[in-house]
Amino acid sequence: IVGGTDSAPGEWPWQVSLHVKLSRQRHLCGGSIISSQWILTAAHCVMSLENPNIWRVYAGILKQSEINADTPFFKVEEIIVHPQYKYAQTGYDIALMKLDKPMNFTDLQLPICLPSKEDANILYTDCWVIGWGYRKEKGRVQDILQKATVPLMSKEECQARYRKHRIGDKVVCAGYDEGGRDACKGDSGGPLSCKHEEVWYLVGITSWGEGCARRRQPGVYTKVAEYSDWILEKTT
Ligand SMILES: COC(=O)Nc1ccc2c(c1)CCCCCCC[C@H](NC(=O)/C=C/c1cc(Cl)ccc1-n1cnnn1)c1nc-2c(Cl)[nH]1
Repeated sequence: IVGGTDSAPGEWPWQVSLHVKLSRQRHLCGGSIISSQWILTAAHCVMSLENPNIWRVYAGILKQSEINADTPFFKVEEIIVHPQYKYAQTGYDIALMKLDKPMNFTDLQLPICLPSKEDANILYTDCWVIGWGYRKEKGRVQDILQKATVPLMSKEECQARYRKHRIGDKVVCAGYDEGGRDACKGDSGGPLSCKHEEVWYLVGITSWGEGCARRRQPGVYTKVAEYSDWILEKTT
């Protein structure tokens, strides 16, 4: 996250850190708890890493330094990538991970609400992007979970910023014209969370952008409300 600040313990209890253990283990992407057995993340995070056995899901943590050989994690039983996904920049950048067993909810690990299709046009005004990603384009994964507030922007304004891309109805863009606050490398797959009438909703999944926090280059997020049917079909 560029231009963010440290989160507090339990501030974002739906945020998970997705690690892959091959010869070494490292954070790869963010993800969101949407039920006791399902995590929502970005398809680009799991592409070419679709073997569920290499993934470790860490929930209820604030710092990456809390993770060591003794730290409990959830194993992944199944990975479901959206069938129309090709590349982050062409959309459908959404994937589900089924945990091998349901998690117990605690103050530090809780699900976030999914927006319904009817909510697709609500004007959210209190939105936050969070993650352990870089604070600048040439950076490194952060220890303490970072948070930054970003305003949503219209599809038209976003399309004007990305003339070489097709900005469709199934993404939502967020950021500042002057730049300065944005997601960055290591944040993808994580939530764009918006508070609406005292309830937090998973409005977006961190997907792509041209550089991090550059002027007039907003972040592009998978619009979760457009996938509520697919999510329900796959998770019930
Ligand atoms: C110590 O462990 C580590 O360093 N881990 C570790 C650390 C970092 C990474 C990995 C591992 C690779 C994940 C591969 C799949 C994921 C590949 C793509 C992914 N993108 C993003 O996270 C954000 C994109 C992004 C999103 C928005 Cl909304 C706006 C601007 C964005 N950016 C534009 N340019 N940079 N960001 C990424 N993630 C990383 C990189 Cl490197 N790039």
